Amino acid sequence: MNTKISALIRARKQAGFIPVIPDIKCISPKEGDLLRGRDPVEVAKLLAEAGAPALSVVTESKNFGGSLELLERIAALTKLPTLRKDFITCVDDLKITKDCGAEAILLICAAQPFSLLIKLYEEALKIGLEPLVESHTKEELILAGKIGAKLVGINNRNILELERDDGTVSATELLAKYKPKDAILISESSIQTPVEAQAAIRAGADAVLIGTAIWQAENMRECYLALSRGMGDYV
Ligand SMILES: O=C(O)c1ccccc1NCC(=O)[C@H](O)[C@H](O)COP(=O)(O)O
Repeated sequence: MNTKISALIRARKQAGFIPVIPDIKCISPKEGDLLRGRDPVEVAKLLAEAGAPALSVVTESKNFGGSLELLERIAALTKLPTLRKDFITCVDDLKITKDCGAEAILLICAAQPFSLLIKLYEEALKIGLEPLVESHTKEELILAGKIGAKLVGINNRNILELERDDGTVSATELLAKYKPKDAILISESSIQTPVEAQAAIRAGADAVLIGTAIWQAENMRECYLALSRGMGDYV
């Protein structure tokens, strides 16, 4: 599957939906166990069928309970592109990601020096991985623009605090205007309700990436659909 996440986000938007990328995350450092006995691969399947344009899979194990095996299993079951979310620090990580069947990789502006970020960005493109360049400040968004990033994230929480902070969608509202020109913008983390998803889109995001709210919903499919429509009871 070679379709880029950015193209699928555009298509979902044109179809009149808020593009919601579900985050397959086993543990939240803030909320604890999210699986509660469920199989994350089955959940990924359910959310793909509900209309997700792509699937995000957290592979970091120590704090988020993820694994490369999980990424591999999800990439094998779906035709959708999968995004690997982890702390990527070397070129070998990119090759491993590609070998797992992922199409996209998260690169965090704050996680390494600029020179390494550029190297990872260019190497990712070279081996056919779509890089999502993640920022949390105005300066990092400007950095993403300097790299030439076409797919950019604003993490509403601080990933360097392992997302234990009380970030809100107001980070996207504050920062979206600094996104690189023509880039597709994804608002990530701390989005709980259809109203907040809508607020992120109104602020200039093209898509939202949501984990906890979907995992904690009584009915994951209904929650996903309500977020995609920007309306519903999941408040
Ligand atoms: O986003 C990162 O930089 C990251 C890096 C390594 C491991 C996990 C990482 N983020 C976790 C997430 O992406 C969040 O789970 C995601 O944004 C969803 O957030 P929420 O809806 O608040 O669960």
